[in-house]
Amino acid sequence: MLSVADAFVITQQHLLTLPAESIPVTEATGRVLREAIRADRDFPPFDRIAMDGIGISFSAYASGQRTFSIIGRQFAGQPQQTLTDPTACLEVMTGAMLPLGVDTVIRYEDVTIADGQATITINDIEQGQHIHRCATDRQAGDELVREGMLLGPSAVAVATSVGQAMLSVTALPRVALISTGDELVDVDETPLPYQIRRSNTYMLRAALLSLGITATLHHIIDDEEVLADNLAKLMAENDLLILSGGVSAGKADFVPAVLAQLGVQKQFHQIAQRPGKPLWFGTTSQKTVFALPGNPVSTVLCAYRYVMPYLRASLGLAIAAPQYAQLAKPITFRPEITYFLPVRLTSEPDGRTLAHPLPGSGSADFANLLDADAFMELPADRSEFGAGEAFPLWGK
Ligand SMILES: Nc1nc2c(c(=O)[nH]1)N[C@H]1C(S)=C(S)[C@@H](COP(=O)(O)OP(=O)(O)OC[C@H]3O[C@@H](n4cnc5c(N)ncnc54)[C@H](O)[C@@H]3O)O[C@H]1N2
Ligand code: MOO
Ligand SMILES: [Mg+2]
Repeated sequence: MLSVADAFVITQQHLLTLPAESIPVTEATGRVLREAIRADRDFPPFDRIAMDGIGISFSAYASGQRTFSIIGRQFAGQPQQTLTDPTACLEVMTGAMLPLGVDTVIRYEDVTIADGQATITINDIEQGQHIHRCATDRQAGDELVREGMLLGPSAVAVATSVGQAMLSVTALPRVALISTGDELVDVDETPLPYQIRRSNTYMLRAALLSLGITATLHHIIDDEEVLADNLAKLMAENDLLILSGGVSAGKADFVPAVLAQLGVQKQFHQIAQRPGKPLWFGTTSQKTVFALPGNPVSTVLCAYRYVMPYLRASLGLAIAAPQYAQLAKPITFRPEITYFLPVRLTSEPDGRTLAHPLPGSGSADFANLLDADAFMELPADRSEFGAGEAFPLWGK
């Protein structure tokens, strides 16, 4: 059976091709940048006063002068002024242009001012102090934000500072989330004794929202023809279909056969893992289908181990290396498949992250996941996992 690593590689070899689109910077948070943001001018664009105080010519200070006549004020937002008398001073404000003739700034805290005279009260003045020199942070043309970056508040600030009201970002895919199963009723319905409320597609919708993707919700009954008709329609209208349920060995598990009938090329079905063994993945030239096992814990695991990394990579984000933690106590798992163990994480005073196992009662026990912070990936090639051993984490 296919290994977790191989299944992951196959999904990443069939990424969605998503175009770039131009959107207002006010709507860009959480989107992926498609064109680097460059400095339109130097950062800062002029020699900038960095502290409120007085501006002097250092030569006067060096010759022993400590008291200076105040002959004007240089405010932020004013054109550059000139210190016409090198033995006098100007009051200068943070963010203002450095006046001509001024090369040193002394903070208000370090002078006393009386009768139009400023007297320096400290001894260690350095030439050039409290001046943020032109182009010391970045130069015009420098790359400020690289392509493929997830846009957060700092990137938005940088973009607006260089005049980019519109940004080129990866367009979001159209995603349909489809639950299947005659036993399922919707959130606002009261289940009969043999029914349950469906939750998997709601879980997936919440997860996709974290990438800015608003997916549509659908439900299809266990009937081959109805399934084929509805899936054909949803395939035409979407880039990605994510199904839940109907992929295992039951007599109403029609999903793989119907997808094949619709011309979706199966890339794999079943992975040597628990939970989520019956995961099905297929593609057409333009579209992708993930058919997730119906058990809720399987859905969550498959979403975090395969679907979310697939979407991140399709959007143009680099694949992040997983975080690791150390098992807090030993675990035995005999089947020769990868075991994704739900764990609660604690951060220890010595800097370690410990993973406390929460095995729960199996892949239908999704209430257990509320106490878990992640799944720990325990490799297939062994059955004993010792306390203190480190393994990768996935989700939530
Ligand atoms: N003979 C075998 N039986 C099963 C196998 C197997 O290998 N051989 N695999 C088991 C594993 S592992 C899983 S996981 C499940 C996968 O089942 P399906 O993908 O076919 O899903 P369903 O049969 O439709 O439902 C399974 C279970 O999940 C509940 N479910 C389904 N959809 C939702 C939803 N949207 N929200 C909440 N719960 C949902 C459903 O009611 C069932 O209880 O198969 C095992 N069987
Ligand atoms: O994949 Mo199933 O989730 O092992 O129950
Ligand atoms: Mg089934």
